[in-house]
Amino acid sequence: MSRKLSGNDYNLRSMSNLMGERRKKVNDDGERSLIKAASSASINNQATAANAASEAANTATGDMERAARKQFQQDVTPAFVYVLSAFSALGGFLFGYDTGVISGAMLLIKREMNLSALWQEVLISSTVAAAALAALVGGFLNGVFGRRICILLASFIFTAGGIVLSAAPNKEVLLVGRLIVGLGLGIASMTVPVYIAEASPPHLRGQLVTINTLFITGGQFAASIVDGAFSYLHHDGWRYMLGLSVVPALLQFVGFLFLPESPRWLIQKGLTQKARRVLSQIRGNQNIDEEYDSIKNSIEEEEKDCGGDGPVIWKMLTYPPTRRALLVGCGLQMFQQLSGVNTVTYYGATVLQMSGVRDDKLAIWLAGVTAFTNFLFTLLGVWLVEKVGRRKLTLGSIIGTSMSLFVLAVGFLLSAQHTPPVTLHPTSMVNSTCNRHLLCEQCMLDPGCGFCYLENSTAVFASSCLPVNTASTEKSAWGRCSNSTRLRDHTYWAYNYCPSSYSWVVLLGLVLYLAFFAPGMGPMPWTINSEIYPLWARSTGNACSAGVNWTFNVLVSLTFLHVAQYLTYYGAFFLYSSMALLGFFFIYGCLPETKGRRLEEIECLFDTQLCSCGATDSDEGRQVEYIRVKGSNYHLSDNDASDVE
Ligand SMILES: O[C@H]1[C@H](O)[C@@H](O)[C@H](O)[C@@H](O)[C@H]1O
Repeated sequence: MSRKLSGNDYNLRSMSNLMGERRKKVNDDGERSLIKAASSASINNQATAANAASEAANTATGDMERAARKQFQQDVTPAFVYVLSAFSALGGFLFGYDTGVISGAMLLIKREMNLSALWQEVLISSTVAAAALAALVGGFLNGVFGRRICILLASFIFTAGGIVLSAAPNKEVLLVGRLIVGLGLGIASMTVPVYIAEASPPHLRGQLVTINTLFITGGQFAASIVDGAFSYLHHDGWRYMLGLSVVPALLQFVGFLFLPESPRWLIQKGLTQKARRVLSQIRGNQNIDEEYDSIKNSIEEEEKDCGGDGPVIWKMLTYPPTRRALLVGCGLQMFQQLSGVNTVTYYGATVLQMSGVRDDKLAIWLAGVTAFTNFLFTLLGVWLVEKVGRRKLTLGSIIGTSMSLFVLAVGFLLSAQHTPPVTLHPTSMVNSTCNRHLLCEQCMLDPGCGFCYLENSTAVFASSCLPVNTASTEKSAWGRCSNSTRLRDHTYWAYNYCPSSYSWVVLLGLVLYLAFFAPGMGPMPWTINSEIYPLWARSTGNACSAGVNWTFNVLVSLTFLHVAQYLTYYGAFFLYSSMALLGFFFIYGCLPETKGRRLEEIECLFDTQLCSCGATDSDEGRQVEYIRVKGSNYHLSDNDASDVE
């Protein structure tokens, strides 16, 4: 069933055509060292014996062929593919911006519209839930209308959503706007990585798709800056925060009016002439015959292989290689979210507050510090992905993630064990549940209460547990901490955290977490999913895995505060740490290396039983090259091209 191919499946005649072309090019510009080396070798050989000369010539020819083949794989990349990837990755930017901006916007909206806690939760999670649904529908749209139309549709939806949100007169319209944005998010999140992967040359694919996640974290960072800047505008500041997303959305829409459809999708739809044109446009008019033929043949073969009729998802589940790929793709997305990224980044500002930065106005900027760190380390991932490969990067990342979650949990545990007691129990609030808490830790875990205290250089004293102000968590409902003036004067209000001398351990855990998660577990699930399915299953596979990502995103973020209430913060982070460890074993057993392979070759990595993927480890770094000779596949080193037709 499967094609036993590895490396590059080019036929020899075209390989020598290619060599001819290259030779000409080299001679023309006289710059490439490849032929120069060979010719200088042959000049030197003139003086030696005829035998030695012919032997040297043979070696030189062999070297040349190998070098030419390598050069073919890594030919100079035309700028167009970068432009195309950057415009597509604006979808990632909007993903990050729209998911990130809401936390800052909500602080202002809830005051202005007097929102209950339920409405706040609904407005935040409705977008993610809509994204989960839209990602699934996006699979169908991608298959039928193509990647380009889907990206145009997503950017149109983002624009419409931004306009509705910024003009919303009430909370109901806000909800409609958030749902619209969610639809755009779902479609963009599954389409953009596929589009970039299908347009990229194999040696750059990982890097270019990973740039999409760099844009996600860039969008989250930009959102935190915008949140910070407009937080001073108490009236209508949120309208600017939410409305600004229209700018990148429009930019992407206009850009995509001029960008081409994915050549692979065109081939699949039988639009072969157009596909040729697009491929040569993307490859900067290099000779695309080889690439075009091999894509076309593989696509035809793939479709024959999977056989059967019925919906694509059914064919995927009944055909073992795609079933395994789907399991790996969805598993990666699930473990990405189960390792708690969105709670850690959301909690970042609080962690920094615990460490002693108490100015409330600063809190909103602190989220920016976390987002920036996430962005910086994702950049490291872009650099590493083609160097160390997807598998090693993901494995290293998830084990580091698990360990740093452990450090984070230990930090919270130490803080909980040394939590300050509640020393004052005002008689005027005997009926309040907050008055029952004897320790800061209990008080902090109760969403209705906060910790009010005085502090000198060595200790916390005169502390009470007070109900939080429903309009603003920045102060208590009444008492010492309800008065903003007094709050400046050695009286502190801690909501969601407790003063602790172990906050440095938590801070260390947070920094380690971002350093490990962002380069690998952040981007790799998206990158790998864009590669592991054959074309006929690619839209559906990515739709399912993106759907899993959004579903677990909403599950983890909605349950976080409850999990923390039942298991305490350290319990919650121990839980995420063990999830990440479980993820490590899953990835170790099931994820093969896809680096450097053409998309059409990747399916055969899933031919064998899932848990044997780890066995390919020993083959890593070994380049196995096959060429097709007289219709059969031979190992290059087996007969060194001597009986070539
Ligand atoms: O890959 C991304 C990214 O790393 C983000 O920081 C996170 O918020 C998303 O949920 C995730 O899918």
